[in-house]
Amino acid sequence: MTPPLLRIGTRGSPLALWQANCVRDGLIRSLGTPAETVEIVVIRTTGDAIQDRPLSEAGGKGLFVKEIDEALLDGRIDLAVHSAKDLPTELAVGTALAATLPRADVRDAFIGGAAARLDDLPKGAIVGTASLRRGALVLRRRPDLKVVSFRGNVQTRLEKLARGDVHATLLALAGLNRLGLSRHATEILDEVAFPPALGQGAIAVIARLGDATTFGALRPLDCPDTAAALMCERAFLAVLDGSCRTPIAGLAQVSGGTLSFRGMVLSVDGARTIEGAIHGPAADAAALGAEAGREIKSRTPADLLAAFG
Ligand SMILES: NCc1[nH]cc(CCC(=O)O)c1CC(=O)O
Repeated sequence: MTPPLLRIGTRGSPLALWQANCVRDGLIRSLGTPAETVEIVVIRTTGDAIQDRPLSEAGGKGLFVKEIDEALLDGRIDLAVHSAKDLPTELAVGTALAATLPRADVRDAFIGGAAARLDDLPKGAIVGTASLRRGALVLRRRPDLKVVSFRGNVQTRLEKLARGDVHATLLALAGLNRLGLSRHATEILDEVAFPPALGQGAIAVIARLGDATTFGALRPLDCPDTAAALMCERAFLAVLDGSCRTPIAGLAQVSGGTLSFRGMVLSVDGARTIEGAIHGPAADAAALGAEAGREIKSRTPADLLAAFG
């Protein structure tokens, strides 16, 4: 009897394909099936088609998952692989998180053209980033810099920097590592001074609710500590997600069953920051994240969370 064929849905960017292949390798190993029984299906999303304006204006994160969710719900694919930080706060009805892979480096990398370190950029230098969080964190540290919107996949952004469009950019170290491009990083930013996006460095696998075969196949790939950290970070985001125009950062770390979380909301210009921290049993991950979110929200001026502030 031929083993069941599992189809993995993914976007077609080199980073997305690397991540899908990572899950594919894990499934082949855990199932012990021939390589050809786990297939990758590339799905083009609305987000991939929009290259000319910031996604926060076009409709946000959901643009990268809508078509993939549809393929999953239609049964054209059995599982979908996403960067956890690109997942919308609410997963599509009928889908659920089936596995969270062990987390990679959570930090952001500074990629300097004009200087190797953020603190050494000349006054008024231009930093390109598509991320409101990175822009706000840069301006918090260097209010004299100019932040410009910068789209495209990791390779495109590195090309734009090499061309001199900007003096520096920032990218997730995890993505650079996966693509074999970490040599471009000229400084690794500390995760406390420069907290990552919620979910950064984690790969999430989504499956159809009720599809016990796929959930079972994915179980051995799951890292419970990373899953707990992600639950906490997503619960924090769900409470705070006033709009995708609010810079939000945060990181949960699990060690010996205890979860520690630090979160931050910033104004886009980085001039105002509201920070909070919480810790407790990893088993209460979601409740801890939500509590941190409510606590920070209670101290956050309404204009920072407003959709068009
Ligand atoms: N928004 C794009 C995206 N989604 C996930 C990563 C990096 C990999 C990760 O965080 O797991 C990146 C690129 C970047 O932010 O530099």
